[in-house]
Amino acid sequence: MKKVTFICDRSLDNQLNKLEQIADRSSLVNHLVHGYGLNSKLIVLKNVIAKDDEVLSFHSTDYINHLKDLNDVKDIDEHEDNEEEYGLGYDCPLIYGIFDYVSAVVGSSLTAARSLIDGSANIAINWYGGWHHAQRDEARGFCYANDIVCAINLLRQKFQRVLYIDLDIHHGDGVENAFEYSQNVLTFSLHKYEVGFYPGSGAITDVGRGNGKFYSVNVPLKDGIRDEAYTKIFNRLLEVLMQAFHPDTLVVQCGCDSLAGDPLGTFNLTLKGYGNCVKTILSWQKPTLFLGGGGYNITNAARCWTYLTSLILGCNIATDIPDNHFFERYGPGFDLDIAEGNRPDCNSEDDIDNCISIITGTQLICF
Ligand SMILES: CN(c1ccc(C(=O)NO)cc1)S(=O)(=O)c1ccc(-c2ccccn2)s1
Ligand SMILES: [Zn+2]
Repeated sequence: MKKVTFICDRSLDNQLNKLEQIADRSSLVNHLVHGYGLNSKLIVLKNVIAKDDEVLSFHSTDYINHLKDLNDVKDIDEHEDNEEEYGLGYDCPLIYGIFDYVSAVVGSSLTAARSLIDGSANIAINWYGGWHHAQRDEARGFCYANDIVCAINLLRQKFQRVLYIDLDIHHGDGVENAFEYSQNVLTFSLHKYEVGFYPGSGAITDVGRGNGKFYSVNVPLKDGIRDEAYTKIFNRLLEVLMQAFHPDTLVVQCGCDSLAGDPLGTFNLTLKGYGNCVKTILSWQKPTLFLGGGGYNITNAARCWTYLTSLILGCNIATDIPDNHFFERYGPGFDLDIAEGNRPDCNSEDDIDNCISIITGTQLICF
């Protein structure tokens, strides 16, 4: 019997609404999940705010104390510190109640992870989490704290080896950097890798350092990749990684800015592409934590994460969007599916095959 926990909490919705790029996103996800009746098959959990020491399992005391100092500051000009300090600036502007926000978002992924540790679930879902760019002492790329690293640190109290998978179009640099020297956490990121595209890291030659050499796996991709090629490279590499690394648990960042038509993305994936990856992950039947991340077409993010929730539950859901609080936002088609874009695929078959052979031929024989 599959036991699936799901974080759903109105106070978290309010916290995430502080980010202008994703306002209302978590509310749309939760209402669509509810509209399909999936909540009755989930173990729905309220959030538990992270304790300071849990956030400090990764972030520096200086950074967290800075966020505490700013918690009641409405406008950075009121504060003597330079806004640019600790990464609080253009893509991570000061938000009111910033420490409360960080404690809530980190808490959401820890609450989900705890259900895997105590055995009350074998799958945990937290679409509020997945903030993969935050560094130890710096906010980056809309990410103010790295809930993923904190959750992996907590999971390592029970699970020896953790495989981290990142499906977001942006390289999961914050998580990779945190475990760059570790053999116990293998990071596997598929992302766009092109000059000028954020964050600019994640080359195929980026394999980790020291004891962690070969435990960072990066799949650099170009614009326009479609479901079939993405599924091929994902399935081929995951098979080899699972056989070589034998993880005890999996953590999956499902940032859906790899979907066709995302305002900040340039890939051509549909729900089928994400679904193929999640089905392959589920087939290994390991305790797994699924997290959110990017995704700036708000209704498509709700479509994608609701669809993935249904896959995880093993439920078939209708392609007609059901009645829900935000129904009118899904017009004019009111369809669950997302159309494949017409952006040309710049990834040749040779590009894909070369990626696979380089990674399997040089990197994965070294475990
Ligand atoms: C910092 N950037 C990121 C960082 C992270 C992401 C992300 O989704 N990571 O997973 C996306 C863009 S960026 O340089 O591309 C942008 C900065 C600000 C952007 C923006 C775009 C539209 C509206 C408001 N802000 S994009
Ligand atoms: Zn992203």
